[in-house]
Amino acid sequence: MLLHLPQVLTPAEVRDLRQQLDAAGWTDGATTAGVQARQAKRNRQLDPAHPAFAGLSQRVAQALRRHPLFAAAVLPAQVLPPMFNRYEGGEHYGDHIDNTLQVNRFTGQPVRTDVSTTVFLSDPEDYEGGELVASDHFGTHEVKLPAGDAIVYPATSLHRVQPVTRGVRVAAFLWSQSLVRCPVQRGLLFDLDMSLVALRAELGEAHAQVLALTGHYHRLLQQWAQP
Ligand SMILES: O=C(O)CCC(=O)C(=O)O
Ligand SMILES: [Fe+2]
Repeated sequence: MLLHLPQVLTPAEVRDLRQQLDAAGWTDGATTAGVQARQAKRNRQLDPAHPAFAGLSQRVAQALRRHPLFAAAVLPAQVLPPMFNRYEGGEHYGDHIDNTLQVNRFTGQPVRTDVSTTVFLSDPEDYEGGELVASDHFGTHEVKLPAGDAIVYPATSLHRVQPVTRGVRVAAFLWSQSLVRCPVQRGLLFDLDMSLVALRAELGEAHAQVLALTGHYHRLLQQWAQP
């Protein structure tokens, strides 16, 4: 499932993050990629050892955690610290699949990467190219979102970032381990949750069948979630 999360960050938050990111130095992105992905990766990243990294990364993580669609779709057990990347002058990231296992650089904890997320920090008018292209069973999807919006997609999907031929594309990117490992079960829970949100608005919180269906959602979650 590819899901668009609108307004994870407000325009003011994006401006502030961009000011600090643009003032910080960027290093070669290939240093944090796996062996295969490194061949394909031509971009730059904020060095996680940079003194500004932890604060900026935490702000993005907090914004995602309070976004209702992120919580409903990802059902996060662990969210790895968001990192920051930058593409310009033809830089790109060719087809690759993200590493399945990563280590939280702050806690040392191993994390299974079920879901990938990109939070766009440049407005689409500010650059040419730079689409995130992800493939699934239904085909190939091109994603380029307003600054502050995010996309979540399966970490197992083949994806790339098209060359940026004008301007600069800055983004935050991160991985999450979900409470529900199976993407089919996770997708079903998300669909049920969204139907429940609509039904609550139509019928009211206290409607007997709304209550019953809420119970069914939680029974499924209880069967499938592995904290
Ligand atoms: O910049 C992006 O949107 C995605 C970056 C990416 O695929 C990665 O770092 O693995
Ligand atoms: Fe990737």
